[in-house]
Amino acid sequence: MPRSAPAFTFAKSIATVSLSGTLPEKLEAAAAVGFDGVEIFENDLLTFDGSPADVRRIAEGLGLAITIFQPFRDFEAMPDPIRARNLDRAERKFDVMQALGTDLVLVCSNVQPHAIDDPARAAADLAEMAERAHRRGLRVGYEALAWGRHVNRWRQAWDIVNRADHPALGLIVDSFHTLSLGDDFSGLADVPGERIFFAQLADAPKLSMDVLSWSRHFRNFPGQGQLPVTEFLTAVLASGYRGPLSLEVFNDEFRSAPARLTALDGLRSLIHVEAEAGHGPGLPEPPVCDGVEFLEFAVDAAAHDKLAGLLGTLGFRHAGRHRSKAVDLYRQGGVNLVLNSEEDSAASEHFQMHGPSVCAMAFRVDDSRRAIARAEALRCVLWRERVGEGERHIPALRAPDGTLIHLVENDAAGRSIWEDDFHLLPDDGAASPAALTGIDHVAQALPFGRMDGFVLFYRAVFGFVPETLWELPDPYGLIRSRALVSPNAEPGRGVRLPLNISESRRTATGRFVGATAGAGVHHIAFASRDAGALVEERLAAGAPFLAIPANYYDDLAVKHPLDDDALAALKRRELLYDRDDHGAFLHAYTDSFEDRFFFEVVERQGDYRQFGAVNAPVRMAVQAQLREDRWPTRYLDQRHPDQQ
Ligand SMILES: O=C(O)c1ccc(O)c(O)c1
Ligand SMILES: [Mg+2]
Repeated sequence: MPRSAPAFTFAKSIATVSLSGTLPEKLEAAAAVGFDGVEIFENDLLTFDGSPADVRRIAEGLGLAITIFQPFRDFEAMPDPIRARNLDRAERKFDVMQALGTDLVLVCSNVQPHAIDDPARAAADLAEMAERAHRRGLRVGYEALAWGRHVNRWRQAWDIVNRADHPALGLIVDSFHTLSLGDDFSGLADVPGERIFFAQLADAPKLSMDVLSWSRHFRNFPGQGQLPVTEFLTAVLASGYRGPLSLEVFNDEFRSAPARLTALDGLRSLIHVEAEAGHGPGLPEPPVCDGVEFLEFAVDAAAHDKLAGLLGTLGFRHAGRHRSKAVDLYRQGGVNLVLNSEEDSAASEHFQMHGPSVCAMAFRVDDSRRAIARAEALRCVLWRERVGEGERHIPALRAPDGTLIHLVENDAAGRSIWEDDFHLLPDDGAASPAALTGIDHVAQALPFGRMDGFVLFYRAVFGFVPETLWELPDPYGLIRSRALVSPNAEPGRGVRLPLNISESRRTATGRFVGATAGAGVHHIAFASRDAGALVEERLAAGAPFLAIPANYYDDLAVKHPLDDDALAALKRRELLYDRDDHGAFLHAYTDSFEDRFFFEVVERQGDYRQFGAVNAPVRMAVQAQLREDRWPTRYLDQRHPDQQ
């Protein structure tokens, strides 16, 4: 990104209300991931069994600045005698600030019904408070709450600050309050930067509810929601503001999530949004992800044989053996699946923890070094696998659930990793014309509460774009699903990652997360140019495609203009069908492998860009029934707890 001014990196801060735990735990988490400072939220101090000076010592010991103390509520434009009481209240909070060692307090706009609607009065009160603060070397910032009684927009707050005209009084901006009201923020660029005392950032999903509930329960970090936080920040920074960038998030899930995970997501979000707004040290461009080069399964010898058998029914052939490791390549068309049973490897560690499962995926990228540099700048965990002599080092990083993501490019001479690292077996060239052509998408089950963290990871590190959120009914609970897609995705190209999450432990997603002691790849969809022919051929070879209920096809005939022959063909081949304005989608699913992952075959016609989410409930019901047939719920009590 071209820039004229020298790079200036903003101090990064987070409000204690954004993190779970006791006050010391919150401070430790913020410091551990590398924040420069924290906003002390008053409630965290009130419930802390120690003095403000103790908090100051803990923060100092951790190398954290206390960037602000907040909030101070319902202060301005109150009738007498409350006005006088409020000034006394302010003096007591100034004492606390001095003990904490912070010079700035946030006053949020008054929400009381008896507040007086008079900006001049509000300005006079704030000027008086600022004057008293000034005498102690302290400062006051004024923030418009979106639900303030008379002041709810930044321009009103700025007008009052301007009228008060006191050097110890400045404006505080908070992206949520402005963006939740759809307010115009472009004018922030014209506020003198030194008059903005503090900038708070939060994003949120678009929801239709009252703004107070929305703010108190659903805020999230920039890049996790749908508000134009980058544009807001760009306007704020154009003012010349040079204070901290501080995350202030009220979120029900964050309140219960492990504080360090949340803190790391927060720091990643700030580094990303700062760069997007054209400031800070800048980030290398995200990689151009051409597709999924391979998926790697962690197996032992028995799981290897069983999975290889299943892959055989799907038309895969054994295509090679690693030069130095117990690693086999199975291949069909453009699909590479690796079965890793090497001991003392990342795969075997994964197997011990999770059983047979996908332990790694690999994206084909234009420049793996640039991608790794970006990932590192965004505080990702990198991974270096031990390599044998003459073998290629494939750079990798960990997804937030620990799944490895390898970044693959052909070497300068155009040699693929397969030629370098594998003894490849000759291909007899007898592939069926219906053969699979590539990996269309890879769906993951996420641990509860981690959707926002994963969305941010793929968005920030890879530049993927989040799609519509779907709510899918499984027979045993709801699943929320959201796909992240590389910007270049088109049929046969790009990376598509539907992410699924469920609060119920009994849904397909919930069971997967429980059964595999964590999250990970839940299903893999292969692309075919003729899904009908492929499924027909593979059913004959014994592939375990799900049998779809007849009711589904009766309904399909009503929904879509399909003639009888087309419908009969879909039905005979157990194919599900969807269509939108751009094209059509044919797909079939296999039964799950050991109640874990499963496969899908998809055919995209025209420019259909979705994933057949409307059909997912049918698939989940059929899989649930199969499970029920194998392990009837009525015997649940007699089963080993691991299987419940
Ligand atoms: O929800 C609130 O009351 C509240 C308090 C202080 C803030 O800075 C804010 O943005 C919201
Ligand atoms: Mg705020």
